[in-house]
Amino acid sequence: MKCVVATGTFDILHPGHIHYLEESRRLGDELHVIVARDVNVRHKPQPIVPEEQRLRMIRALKPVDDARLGDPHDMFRPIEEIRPDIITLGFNQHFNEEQLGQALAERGIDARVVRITGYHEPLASSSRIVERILAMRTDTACSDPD
Ligand SMILES: Cc1cc2nc3c(=O)[nH]c(=O)nc-3n(C[C@H](O)[C@H](O)[C@H](O)COP(=O)(O)O)c2cc1C
Ligand SMILES: Nc1ncnc2c1ncn2[C@@H]1O[C@H](COP(=O)(O)OP(=O)(O)OP(=O)(O)O)[C@@H](O)[C@H]1O
Repeated sequence: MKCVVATGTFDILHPGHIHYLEESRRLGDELHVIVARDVNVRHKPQPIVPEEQRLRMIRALKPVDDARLGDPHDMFRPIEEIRPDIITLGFNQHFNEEQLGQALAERGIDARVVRITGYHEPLASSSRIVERILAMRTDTACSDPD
């Protein structure tokens, strides 16, 4: 049984997330997803959707066998519990494959790190969906005569 782990914030779901999860699942027999904690999303604006709701959505997706919230302090703790054969990185995740592999080995985790390709479509990005919502709804509000 080959176990794969995928990770991410998954704020507002889109086809890029589905591509990442489907491709990750294809690498093994079982896909576990670690959803980033609200407190750990510091590299971009805070997620619109709270962590429990992001987790619920991910759990409901077809390629996903199991999902959990990440650890607030130690990103390797859930990995130690799951003991995956493969950890996938999305095309725009800011982790270096080699450095991550080394850090995993230092923690005694024997997992291969695999980078998944990107899915390129204008709305295959949570932040671009947010930008579009702001642009479309703000325009409506401004043109309202009242
Ligand atoms: C191997 C691995 C384990 C992770 N474990 C956790 C974790 O336990 N808790 C957490 O909040 N984020 C964890 N993350 C980080 C997030 O899931 C996510 O990848 C990171 O916040 C970048 O987010 P984005 O690519 O979705 O923007 C982990 C990432 C990787 C690569
Ligand atoms: N268009 C895409 N194609 C393939 N993988 C993607 C795509 N968008 C996101 N992913 C992957 O899905 C996982 C979760 O991504 P994340 O929640 O950061 O979404 P995002 O749309 O990239 O967010 P943002 O636009 O706010 O940066 C990450 O591993 C990421 O690389």
